[in-house]
Amino acid sequence: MNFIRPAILRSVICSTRGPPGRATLAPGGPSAFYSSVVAGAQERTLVAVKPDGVQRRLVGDIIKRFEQRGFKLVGLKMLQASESTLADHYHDLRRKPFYPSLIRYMASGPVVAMVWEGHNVVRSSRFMVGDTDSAQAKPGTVRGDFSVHISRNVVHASDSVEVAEREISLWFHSAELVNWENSDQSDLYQV
Ligand SMILES: Nc1ncnc2c1ncn2[C@@H]1O[C@@H]2COP(=O)(O)O[C@H]2[C@H]1O
Repeated sequence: MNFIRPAILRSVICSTRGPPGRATLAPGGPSAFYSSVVAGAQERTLVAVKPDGVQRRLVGDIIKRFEQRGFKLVGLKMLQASESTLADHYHDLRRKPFYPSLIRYMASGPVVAMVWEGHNVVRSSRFMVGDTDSAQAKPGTVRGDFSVHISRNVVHASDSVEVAEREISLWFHSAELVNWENSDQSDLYQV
């Protein structure tokens, strides 16, 4: 059933995109506009709520931030990470003095691993998560809101597209990732 006539809908959309007379609608309508914005830069990243984040009941808050930002959840699981997965994940840090305690801490309790998809999700999630060193993390970021020490920084997010690909394949089997269509745009605009 058509609840909103297309002409009215078009004017509403135009009026929410900037000052009168400046708003434009992409040829082909709103869904084409959306596709033209997001096309070509869909990425995936690994975000993991670390054992301290799980213990502090921060899983829901962290998921909510990513959902509200506009990213799409395509993989999610809770697990107790094995030493071999952690050794692989933190391979680059193996010579750091904090490495043994990092592995002990990451193996100390369950982790919630997620794969998020979206436009520039790798870079955006690094901003959302905040500086690795909690003392430097800005308020409004996950670490800036919830963490006080670099060794208990609540959450992990991949730091580049290449690293994200490697980390996703380390933590997830391909069958655990779900490709699903965003229907909210068509529900909103193709009435
Ligand atoms: N100086 C440090 N002391 C203790 N832990 C650290 C230090 N530097 C980095 N780490 C940890 O190593 C982790 C590497 O992955 P993350 O960036 O998710 O989070 C980092 C911190 O939890």
